[in-house]
Amino acid sequence: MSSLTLRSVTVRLGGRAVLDSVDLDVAERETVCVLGPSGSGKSTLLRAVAGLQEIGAGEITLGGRDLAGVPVHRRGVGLMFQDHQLFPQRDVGRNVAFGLRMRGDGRAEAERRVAELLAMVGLPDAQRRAVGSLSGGEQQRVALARALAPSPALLMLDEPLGQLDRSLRERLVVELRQLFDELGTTVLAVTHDQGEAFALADRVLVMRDGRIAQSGTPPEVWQRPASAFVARFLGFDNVVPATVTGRAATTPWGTLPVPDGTPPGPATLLVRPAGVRLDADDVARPAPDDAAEGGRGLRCQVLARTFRGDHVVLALRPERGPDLEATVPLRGAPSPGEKVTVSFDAAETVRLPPED
Ligand SMILES: Nc1ncnc2c1ncn2[C@@H]1O[C@H](COP(=O)(O)OP(=O)(O)OP(=O)(O)O)[C@@H](O)[C@H]1O
Repeated sequence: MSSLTLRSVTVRLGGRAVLDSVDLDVAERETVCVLGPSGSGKSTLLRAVAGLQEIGAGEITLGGRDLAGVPVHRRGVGLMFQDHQLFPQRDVGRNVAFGLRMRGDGRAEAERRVAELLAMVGLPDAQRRAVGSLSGGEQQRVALARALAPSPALLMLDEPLGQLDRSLRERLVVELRQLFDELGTTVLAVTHDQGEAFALADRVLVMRDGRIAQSGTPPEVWQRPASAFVARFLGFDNVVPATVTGRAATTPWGTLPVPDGTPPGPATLLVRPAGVRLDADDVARPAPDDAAEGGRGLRCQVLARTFRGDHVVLALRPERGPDLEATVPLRGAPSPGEKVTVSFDAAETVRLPPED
């Protein structure tokens, strides 16, 4: 059963549709992360579900209940939003107890629940601490405990770890994921950080101009972006117009191999950086432009190389076509200015629909 459903939800602001007839189902216990460029409507989506943003058309239901006209505090949603930060003048315990006291829980009951939640987020016995004495990561944990306190049917997070440094974020993402699994909470989260979304989510939504450009599990979206837009948004730059014929595609880089069964016709081709292989023999050979040869022989100049832990990303300027990105092992990675020849791996090549 779907916990949260949106049907044709539209929000118009400043004369344009910031959410444009959005349909969405979030299953019970599912964690959905919303990604998309700045201004694509992510926060508006969350605000509409929370009741902080009125919708112009459509329907939102939570646990089967229509939320039209239901005020924020009666929606059964827990919010961890950047503009809903902690009350600095209250101690940790009173921050976490806020929603419980609001709904009329007795003092003893609220205290018991606060203790339980603080233990759960890894801050046992922090009730009397001043909010100002906590680190950024600890404050995020308190904000999470506060959002979870009333056992919401839906927990919504807007850039939950946005202010924290990378290593702390990476650790907290793992903890959050475990916590949501244990609690069986349904979660809708917005984040700018793809790594965070892919690590946290059961399903990722990519938004574009108020619409959902793609919805899928992290591996589905990563391996098969639905469009050139999604591919570029995920950081793939090797995206070109192409015409597929049989097991080959004509592209600005020459003729490239494509996987068996790739539908023919006009398309956009994505070659993942791992699919751009440096030929062992770096001596520039004539480029035969032969698909059976894997498009072997595209000569390139190395523009830049960036170390990424266990591999190197090369920016390449080919003799024809747009610049290419390749990932290669650390050992023997060429330096800027060097000439290399590359071939393409069909297994790392994805056909996308032609661009509009
Ligand atoms: N009150 C408003 N009046 C007019 N336009 C608005 C209003 N609030 C938001 N917008 C516009 O709606 C669009 C979507 O905003 P929203 O905050 O949902 O985007 P977002 O995807 O969350 O962006 P970001 O990643 O930058 O937070 C933006 O273009 C924004 O400028």
